Amino acid sequence: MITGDAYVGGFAGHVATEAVPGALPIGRNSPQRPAFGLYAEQLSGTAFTAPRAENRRSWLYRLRPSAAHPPFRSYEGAQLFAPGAEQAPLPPNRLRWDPMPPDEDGVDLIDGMVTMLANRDPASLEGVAVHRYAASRDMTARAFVDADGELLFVPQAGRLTLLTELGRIEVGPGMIALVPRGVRFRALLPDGRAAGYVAENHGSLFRLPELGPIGANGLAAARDFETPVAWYEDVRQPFGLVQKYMGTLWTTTLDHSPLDVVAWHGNLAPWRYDLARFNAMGTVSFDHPDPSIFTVLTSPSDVPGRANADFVIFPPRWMVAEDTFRPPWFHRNVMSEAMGLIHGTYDAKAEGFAPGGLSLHNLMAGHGPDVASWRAASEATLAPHRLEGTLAFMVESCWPYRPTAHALATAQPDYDACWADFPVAKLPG
Ligand SMILES: O=C(O)Cc1cc(O)ccc1O
Ligand SMILES: [Fe+2]
Repeated sequence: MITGDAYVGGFAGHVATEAVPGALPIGRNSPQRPAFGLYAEQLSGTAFTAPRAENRRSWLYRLRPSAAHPPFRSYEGAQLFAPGAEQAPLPPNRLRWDPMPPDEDGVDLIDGMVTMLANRDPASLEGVAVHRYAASRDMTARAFVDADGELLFVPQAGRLTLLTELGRIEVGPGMIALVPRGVRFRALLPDGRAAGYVAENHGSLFRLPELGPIGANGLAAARDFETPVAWYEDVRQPFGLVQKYMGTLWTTTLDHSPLDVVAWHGNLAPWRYDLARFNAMGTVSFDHPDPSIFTVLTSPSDVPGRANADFVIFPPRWMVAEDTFRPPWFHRNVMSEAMGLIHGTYDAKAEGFAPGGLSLHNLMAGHGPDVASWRAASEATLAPHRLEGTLAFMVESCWPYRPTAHALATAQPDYDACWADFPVAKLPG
């Protein structure tokens, strides 16, 4: 178990940390001879010239330069991870998936990854992909690196220990963790198995949303994000490195672990966040607010107010709205919605949306409560009511998602049926 003082609080703040005293240069980034013969390396998260408020980079002091590696060759494992773009016409259908079956093959996190939804081309530096994973083996002598985007982990069952170049993170269901683009890591499974979701953000970096009239406080607080302190391993044995690069997987073999960063400083770093810390806002009068009120993180697009990706949660909370249909309303959205369920029941879907499941409501797809949820909420006595034991999330994107061939082949056959059989409204006369 990784404990308290292994993390520093704050979101995208400047951190300076060394696993060995004296490893971090003082007052400069790239001294002629870094301490102990370490190698200085800059890792950029934004263009060098990005405005200061946007600019993200860290300086890493490592046992060997990360440039020291043989060529990458095509990776033949993880057949369902990054399978390439689906070219067929995109059906306008609503789709839903059961949870992944538990892993029976003893695969690690990388070989246990299954890409479900993707939009845009990673080379366009925008869009988001949604993957799921089910794994039951530690990554021992291999690491992974994603050149296509930052990875937002949303565990659904079982903890993950993410051993990253910049430190160690432990995360479990109810928490999220982010590994920046280009940061190498390997994952251990302290509970023996793990399943969950990953949102891979090709676009502008996730950040906290504007709060507007909410004020200076509320939703996710910067201080609750936890960045690990420096940690390294000096492993001198063959070590696989799998890379996701422009939508496909590549591999090479190093003669050492690439997790050899002894000290680092900067504002580009992995972090974890406990979703229980999210300060949910809601109506205290009437009507169901737009789900943007639950935005944890946003990746803006080039169009103001239109997110490349919003990560939104539906946490336990009080429902007090008067004369209101309290669950999500019927709607057609110009944005595209991918949803997952971490635990409990989602208040718009009485049946068929299980923890570990996934649903897709793309641009303009009519959706909302299923018949059972609609009937129950229409007839309910509206006393203050606490939604308890539930945690759903949405990755909402301005780009319609393309399900992968695997996703199309494994969708529930009868999702539309949950919106059949609504009684027709009866007009007077
Ligand atoms: O479709 C969904 O269930 C997600 C959602 C939730 C909500 O409270 C309002 C709008 C919305 O799209
Ligand atoms: Fe929706």
